[in-house]
Amino acid sequence: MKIVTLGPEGTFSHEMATLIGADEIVLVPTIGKVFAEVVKTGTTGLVPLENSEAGGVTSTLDCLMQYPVTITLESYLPIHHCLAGTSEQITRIYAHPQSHEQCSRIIEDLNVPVIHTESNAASAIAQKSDPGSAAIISERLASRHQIPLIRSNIENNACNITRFVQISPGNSSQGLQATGEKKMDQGLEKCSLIIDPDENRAGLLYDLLTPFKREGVNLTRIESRPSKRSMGTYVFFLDIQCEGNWKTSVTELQQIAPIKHLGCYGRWQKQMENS
Ligand SMILES: O=C(O)C(=O)Cc1ccccc1
Repeated sequence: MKIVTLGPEGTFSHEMATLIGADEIVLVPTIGKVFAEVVKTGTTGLVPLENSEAGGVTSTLDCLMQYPVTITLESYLPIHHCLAGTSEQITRIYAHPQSHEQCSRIIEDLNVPVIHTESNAASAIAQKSDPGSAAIISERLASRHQIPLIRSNIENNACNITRFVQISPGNSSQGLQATGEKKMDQGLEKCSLIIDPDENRAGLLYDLLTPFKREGVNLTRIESRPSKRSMGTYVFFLDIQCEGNWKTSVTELQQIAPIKHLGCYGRWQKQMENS
């Protein structure tokens, strides 16, 4: 399968695409460009969605609102970072915003300016042309670019995991169709959606969540993002476990507020077996 994902070579996205078995990988410099390419060329994409330490990847969430795509698979990758550079006296640090948050403790201790990049691979490339600097990157990237390690495993939390999703072009046509009964039985299948309420009133969020409580359906994630229409209006990203009467809950939810289906999908398993 051909997969478009965040490059240049050596990003965690690139590593995840290789692990899930892509036989052709197209690398683009930003997450926004992954979405644009998926929609323009009909290729499958792979993007980071959330991290166990830093939370939602905002550019991915915003693109999920904006582009007609469907989530078709989720996968998890343990993430370890190192500080790499050639100078004893570090003048500045190059880091992807997610990597910055995942390593915020050491960055605060170092007390030098941080320059944000579009990817971890971009941080490595920037460090190479700025000898006084250091980069927050994976050991794999440090060795690929021959940047000496200053310190390994600098993430705030040793159990640092990023969740990726595979995306296909087109709005979810499946609606409430889960993709595999077997995975559903194991509680592994999820359905993602965005609620876009056109109102702001007391008890709205309570009402939106009541159908799930009533049917005993587990939400695995809820996250709000600005609607970008006006100050103080929000959309809600929901991931729900496809178990029991989850379809009834979603049908009821649809009667309370407009929703965008992002699709129902399973989890890439090999990762679990290996970890
Ligand atoms: O820049 C990368 O390597 C990415 O794939 C995005 C990212 C950044 C930090 C943790 C996981 C994924």
